[in-house]
Amino acid sequence: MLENTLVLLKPDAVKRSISGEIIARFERRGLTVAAMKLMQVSQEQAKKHYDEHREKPFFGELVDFITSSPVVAMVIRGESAVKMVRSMMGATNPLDSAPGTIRGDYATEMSKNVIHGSDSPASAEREMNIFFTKDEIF
Ligand SMILES: Nc1ncnc2c1ncn2[C@@H]1O[C@H](COP(=O)(O)OP(=O)(O)OP(=O)(O)O)[C@@H](O)[C@H]1O
Repeated sequence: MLENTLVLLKPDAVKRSISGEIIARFERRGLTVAAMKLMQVSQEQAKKHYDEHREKPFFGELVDFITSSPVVAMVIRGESAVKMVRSMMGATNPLDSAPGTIRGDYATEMSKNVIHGSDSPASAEREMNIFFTKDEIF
């Protein structure tokens, strides 16, 4: 099934200038970029995005990090894109992410784990609406 998923290349990825390499991985796999922009995430967007973690002790740090400097926000499209992007990202904790995955190749720390990808089609729909207007998605 053709799906859209929301991907954020987090501030650590943009600062390290590895955005292009990560985008290339998705394109090489056969996924396409349906929307993309370099943007400063607002406090409001960050809190909405991380709403499921609102009660967690690390919620403040999550919001502070994602708003600390610009991110690359993208909508990635393809067959089962939600699941495919998640498998290409690797485990949340870089200590558990396999070499060959994005986190397994680029990240060492949970708090600076390079990338976010929606975890379900419903989350993708919700998250795309936080970062993009309908006319920005092609
Ligand atoms: N125990 C924790 N301590 C600190 N940070 C955490 C912890 N658990 C998760 N995080 C951070 O919160 C983010 C969201 O956690 P979640 O469980 O939704 O992981 P994920 O879905 O793999 O990651 P993301 O939402 O960024 O794609 C993680 O990417 C990570 O940066």
